[in-house]
Formats: sequence, structure tokens, C-alpha cells
Amino acid sequence: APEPAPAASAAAADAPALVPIPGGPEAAGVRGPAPEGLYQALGEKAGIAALMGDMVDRALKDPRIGPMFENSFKQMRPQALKDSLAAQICVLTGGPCEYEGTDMKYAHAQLKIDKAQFNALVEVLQDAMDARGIPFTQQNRLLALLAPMHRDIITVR
Ligand code: HEM
Repeated sequence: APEPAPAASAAAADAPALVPIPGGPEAAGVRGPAPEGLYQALGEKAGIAALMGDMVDRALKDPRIGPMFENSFKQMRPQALKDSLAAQICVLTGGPCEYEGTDMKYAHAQLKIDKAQFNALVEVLQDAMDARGIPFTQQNRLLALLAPMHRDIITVR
């Protein structure tokens, strides 16, 4: 049989089994040094936890992506996802946290996320940051850390 195309969805039946990268900076998506001051600008651990809690609550209410989160919450507590996201953002922004989830490719492999859904979550995050009064320049620094993850998260072209 011919090899599957490299761009084939990770969830495709004939794709090689995906091995999770469990925990640590690599799983969190760290690619370099954290931008100076970003962790503080987001309000440190408590501010980041509140931001991620609000982002997930807003995502649930968004008709474009809410159903995907609803579906995951049949298996997992919303608070567990909020905690994992908060740990990831803490690590990415240079805070004193440990990320214990899996890497972004593995975490989203089954979800069939397309570009529009990825952009919808970015919008939801921007709204959550606006609501907390996080300055625009700091918002953009966080978004710049997350943007490259689209390659691992979007599996539907
Ligand atoms: C840069 C963008 C994104 C980041 C940084 C991110 C981050 C994460 C993290 C850290 C987890 C938890 C992994 C674990 O604990 O092992 C997760 C899971 C999840 N993400 Fe994302 N995500 C992103 C984009 C998206 C998008 C666009 C969607 C849907 C529209 C989405 C839906 C979900 C869902 C539903 C889960 C739970 C998966 C499950 O059921 O196990 N994510 N994400």
C-alpha cells in the first residue's frame, strides 16, 4: 500500500500511532526564553488561572467551538483542563510552574480542529484578556508564543 501523505490527519486510521510527549517544557510548547515581564503582566499564577478559567467558560458558550469542549467534558472535568492550560501558560511565560499534560499534537489529535476553529479560540482568548484589562502589547506577546502551535493543533485542512 502507498505511504500515507505526510499532511494526512494525525487521526487518520492509517496514520502511525502518535506517541505522547508527557509533561515538561517541550510538551508545553516552550521554544525559547520567555518574554521578560509577561508572566507578571498576566497577573502571575492567580491571574493566569483566572484568565484560563474565563477562556474555557467563554469557549463553551461560543457556537463555533463550544460543542467540542462540551464533548470533551463528558470525559474530563472542566477544572482539569483549566488547570492544565494555566500550568502551560505559566511555564510558557516563565513562571514557576510545571506542566504535566501531553504535547499539543497528542492532546488535540482526536479533535479534528480546523483553521477557523483555531482562530475562534484565539478570539475567545483575546476577549478574555480584554476583560481582564491586559495591555494589547502583552496580549500580542502571549499570542506570539501560541501561534506556532497551530502546526500541531490544526489537523483538518
Ligand atoms: C494555541 C492554541 C491552543 C493551546 C495552547 C491549547 C492547549 C491545550 C492544553 C494544554 C490542553 C490540555 C492537554 C493535557 O492536559 O494533556 C488542551 C486540551 C484540549 N484542547 Fe486545546 N489548545 C489550543 C487550541 C485548541 C483549539 C483551537 C481547540 C478547539 C477549538 C481546543 C480544544 C481542546 C479540547 C477540547 C481539549 C481537551 C482534550 C481532551 O478531551 O482530552 N484547543 N489544549
